[in-house]
Amino acid sequence: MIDIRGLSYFVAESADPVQWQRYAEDVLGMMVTAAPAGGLYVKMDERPFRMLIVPGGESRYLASGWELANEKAFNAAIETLDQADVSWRPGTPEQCDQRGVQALLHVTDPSGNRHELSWGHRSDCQTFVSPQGVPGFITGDMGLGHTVLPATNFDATLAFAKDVLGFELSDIFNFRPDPSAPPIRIHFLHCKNSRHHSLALAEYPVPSGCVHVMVEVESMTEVGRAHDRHLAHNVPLSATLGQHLNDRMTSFYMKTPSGFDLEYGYGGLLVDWQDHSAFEFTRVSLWGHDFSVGQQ
Ligand SMILES: Cc1ccc(O)c(O)c1CC[C@@H]1C(=O)CC[C@]2(C)C(=O)CC[C@@H]12
Ligand SMILES: [Fe+2]
Repeated sequence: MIDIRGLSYFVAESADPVQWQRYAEDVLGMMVTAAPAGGLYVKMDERPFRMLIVPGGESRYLASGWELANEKAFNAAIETLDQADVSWRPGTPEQCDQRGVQALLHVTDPSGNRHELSWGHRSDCQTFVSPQGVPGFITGDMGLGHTVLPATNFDATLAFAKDVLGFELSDIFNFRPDPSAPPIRIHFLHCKNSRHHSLALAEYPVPSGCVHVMVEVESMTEVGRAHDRHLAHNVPLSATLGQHLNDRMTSFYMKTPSGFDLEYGYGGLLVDWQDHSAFEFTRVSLWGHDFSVGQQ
């Protein structure tokens, strides 16, 4: 089993990297620098980047970067992939340099989502200084947040996430927008950290390649201040402020320049997995989170 520590970074493609720079600095309150070999680094903690934006013809999510603890874990991951007959490609030296890692490999899950596994991130440990005065984002050994990926080939993708990548079930939501149709399954999965979920799989297609990415701040005030900035910069809202039932996160959702959503939240549960019992929940939120605003 692959021993993933957390969501290390994600890669997105944008036809307009300048728009991403404006969005990251002015709305998210993050720092932007030039990445090696083109593209942008979006920095939200002491690492050089947590989001890599590469220029391209389309606006979409490209890959999720998962962190392994060390070279031993990386080699064990290769063994697991080979034993499971999963094909993988090594990252090129250019890709390792651009992501700032010692070694990298690419795999694709049965729904076509791309995953990158790496170890040994490079860091100058430069202090994060937000252009919007955000004191900080909650990252560290919990990774940058969570990502929710489309999984139209649901059963095989879930099996891949659990049996190959080593994720474990946190809880289940069976979404029933149409009560007469079978539910759309969303499974929330965790890896080796106390964040409630680092990955969720949603049983519906998403053209941008991602449902959303969640980032977490240290206070409700910072969620409110980000909400003010989304309004000031006319960023489309995808869901109103609300609090999730399962991980107790208070958040709102807005569009990114790469077509997927970003959840900006505070107060997510820290889970001790020894004490956890997976369950099925039947309401998206304790209050708020009106997703119909994103349809308008
Ligand atoms: C239900 C839930 C719990 C914890 C989360 O961090 C979280 O993002 C969600 C929402 C999942 C999901 C979504 O993101 C896309 C729009 C969805 C399908 C809805 O319309 C309801 C549930 C939503
Ligand atoms: Fe989320």
